[in-house]
Amino acid sequence: EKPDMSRFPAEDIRNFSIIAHVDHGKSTLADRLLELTGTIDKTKNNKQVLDKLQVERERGITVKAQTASLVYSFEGKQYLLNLIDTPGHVDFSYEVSRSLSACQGVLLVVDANEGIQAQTVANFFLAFEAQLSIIPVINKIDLKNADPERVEKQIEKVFDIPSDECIKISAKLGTNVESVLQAVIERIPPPKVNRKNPLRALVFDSTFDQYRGVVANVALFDGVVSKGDKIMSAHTQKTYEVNEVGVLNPSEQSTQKLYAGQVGYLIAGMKDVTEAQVGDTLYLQSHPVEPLPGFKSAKPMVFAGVYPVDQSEYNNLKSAIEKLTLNDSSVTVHRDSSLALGAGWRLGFLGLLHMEVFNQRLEQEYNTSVILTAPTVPYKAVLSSAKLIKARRAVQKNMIFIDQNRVMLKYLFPLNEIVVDFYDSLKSLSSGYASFDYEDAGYQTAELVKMDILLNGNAVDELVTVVHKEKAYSVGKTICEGLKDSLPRQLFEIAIQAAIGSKIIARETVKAYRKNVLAKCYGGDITRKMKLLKRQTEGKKKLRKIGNIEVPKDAFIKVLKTRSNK
Ligand SMILES: Nc1nc2c(ncn2[C@@H]2O[C@H](COP(=O)(O)OP(=O)(O)OP(=O)(O)O)[C@@H](O)[C@H]2O)c(=O)[nH]1
Repeated sequence: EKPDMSRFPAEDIRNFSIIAHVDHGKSTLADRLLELTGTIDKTKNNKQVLDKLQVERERGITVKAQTASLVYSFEGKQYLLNLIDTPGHVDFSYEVSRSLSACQGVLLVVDANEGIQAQTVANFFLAFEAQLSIIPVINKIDLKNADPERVEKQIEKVFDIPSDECIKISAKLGTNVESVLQAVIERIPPPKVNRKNPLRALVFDSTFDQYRGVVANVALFDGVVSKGDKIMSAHTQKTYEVNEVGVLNPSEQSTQKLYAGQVGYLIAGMKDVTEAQVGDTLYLQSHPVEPLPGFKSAKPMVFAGVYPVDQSEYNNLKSAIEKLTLNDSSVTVHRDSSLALGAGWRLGFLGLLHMEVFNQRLEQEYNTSVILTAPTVPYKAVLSSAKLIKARRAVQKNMIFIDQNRVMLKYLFPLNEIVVDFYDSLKSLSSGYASFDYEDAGYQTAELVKMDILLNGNAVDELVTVVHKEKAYSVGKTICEGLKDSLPRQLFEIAIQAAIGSKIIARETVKAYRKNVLAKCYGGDITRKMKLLKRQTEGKKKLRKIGNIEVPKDAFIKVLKTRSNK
């Protein structure tokens, strides 16, 4: 017997998310909420039930949003609380904002020891802009050096939220978690929806199931949906018949129907996740409606080449990439090839973490070995015929003191300066204390140049780079040095040069080794000696002429992986 969801009218529903800086305890709090409402059993093994992927568990980060519907009794009444999990990382900020648009409120979790961090601020503003009720939750009060009063003051100062609104808890021990649920009911308004209007549903996440196709997570803004309905996607204009609807508990539980104000899943024979993109609106074919605002297709910001370590692995890797992208419509895929690395792909990602997670999943879930080249960022080109921050071409925007020990700095950075090792440098310079977050600020004009790398005068296609004019010299030098270290000596000298147009800006030389061709000639036969020497010089000439330098693949890989790491 399928549950009848009509027993939860909109006024008994609360839709909310938990947002937090990484590691401040979002998943632990979610586990406690699931336990308290009896959604999952209270056993010792409830560690981060909502983080399903292996990479998520390993890295302790949430990559894919997971959602759960909880039923909670308060003052003699049953409420349906939909906990909409959001990806915690900035790379997924569009997905965060879509998930938030299915909510009326958020729990803003802040670590009682670390206080406000970069992603606390970024996430707060996403919620604030979406005009959600914000409930500050100070977590980890059980820690020895927890200082919840200091964090309360930070919250008041930075977010203008009165400190008596903060709820102090230990998600780990379960202390005071019940008052979080009560605050959700009392402080977050029910969704403003209408069941009598025709169906209007927001897709805020989607996953691919091998047997059933796309499972779309939806929030209903209007109307009702049930099995057999003919629906349409506003984005693709394709029609589908609904096979199944249900709620997430957090595993799928099919229901008779879903009603406006509710959150659940829908299966309708969509073949891959590009047919159910985050932000899309679904409606009844017979009753077209205005799509919900704010839809954007995912926009990749960071690009990298992906190649099989061995070309015989090409087909395996191809099918692994195809399968993974079935689940992640935000990765763009273009076939590419490189003289050094063979046939491969150029993939576009939302950000660095997204790229690393994708790579890790390729290796872990599909058992492939891949070469991932150093990431690059997109440029727009117009064709005509120190200090860490300073060195990164940044412009300071503002500075806010959060308290005596903490300051928040806002800078405008060229994306390419932060894609490679900015985060690591920042962490090491600040002994781990600084946290960092970013958002896209659009294209800006810059003095960029195209830099070629030449081996004995021949440009090497795979090493062409776009660099800022002022950095060309040091980047060129780094690449030349890197190549010098990894090119084996050959029969002739190799000049490694970095060039902008016809101007050489850096040079390294790999000395020839003189093969001792005379070693086997003892004394005597001078003509034989001369013949051998002549052949050796000819050999050199021939190789030079056609630029046939034997560059081992490893040398390229080394340079391609690390070229901007300085
Ligand atoms: N002492 C203490 N530790 C906690 C508490 N809540 C969470 N932790 C620990 O803090 C770490 C991070 O907690 P998570 O729940 O994984 O943090 P998260 O915010 O979900 O992290 P992301 O998924 O990466 O955003 C884990 O080791 C938890 O056990 C708490 O109340 N007290």
